[in-house]
Amino acid sequence: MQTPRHPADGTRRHRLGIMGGTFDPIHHGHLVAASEVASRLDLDEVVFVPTGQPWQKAGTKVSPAEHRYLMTVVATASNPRFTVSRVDIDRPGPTYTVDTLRDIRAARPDSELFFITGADALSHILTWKDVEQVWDMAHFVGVTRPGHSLSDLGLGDEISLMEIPAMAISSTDCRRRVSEAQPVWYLVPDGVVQYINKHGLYLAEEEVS
Ligand SMILES: Nc1ncnc2c1ncn2[C@@H]1O[C@H](COP(=O)(O)OP(=O)(O)OP(=O)(O)O)[C@@H](O)[C@H]1O
Ligand SMILES: O=C(O)c1ccc[n+]([C@@H]2O[C@H](COP(=O)([O-])O)[C@@H](O)[C@H]2O)c1
Repeated sequence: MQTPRHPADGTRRHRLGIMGGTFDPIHHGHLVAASEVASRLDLDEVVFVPTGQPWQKAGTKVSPAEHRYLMTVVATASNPRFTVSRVDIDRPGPTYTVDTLRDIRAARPDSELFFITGADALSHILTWKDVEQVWDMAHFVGVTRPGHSLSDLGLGDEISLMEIPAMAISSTDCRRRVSEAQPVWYLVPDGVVQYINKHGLYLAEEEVS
């Protein structure tokens, strides 16, 4: 993939990765994915965007957005290239990536956008709202994830596929472990372990209708 030049003066455009997720909680699988894509695609920054209302997780209990946002801030604070955006949690209603990209494009009009997704999220992308519009707003990067097969869904140039170090970690498993008093040390950053304990998150897992 060639480095795009700014159309006006030929200078290199800021290359901005976007790592969207519910991050309930954020774990090392998310962080490795962002770091690996940043390194391989020479990104200047990766902005983590916690979802507001993840409509495809409507049958699952999701922690309050402020907790998920703050855990994401704690987890990314030590990396100078990682930032966190509130665009999805501050926008009312269900979270759609077409809105995320519109908001980030408005805030960063000079940036080239790369949206990062794991293999599982990518496999559902054709069910996303206004998906035909999102291809024009960002380049999509699908990364491998243990237990899921990675495919470009026949979309070719719209999506780049990337093999990354395998991290068999999920937020679901982290929540279950906390609820069963098992450790999540080294699955999530140390500060996130402390945050979960301080706020008593995930002590009782339950399904909601
Ligand atoms: N271990 C992992 N390796 C690669 N990508 C991952 C990994 N975990 C999550 N991702 C990707 O990160 C993004 C955000 O994921 P999300 O916040 O839903 O985490 P999750 O672990 O899948 O959560 P849950 O278990 O609650 O569904 C998605 O694109 C997902 O595919
Ligand atoms: O745009 C949509 O309709 C859409 C549907 C499901 C998921 N997404 C986005 O995909 C990213 C990962 O979502 P999730 O639910 O796996 O945490 C996150 O940025 C979501 O906003 C987007």
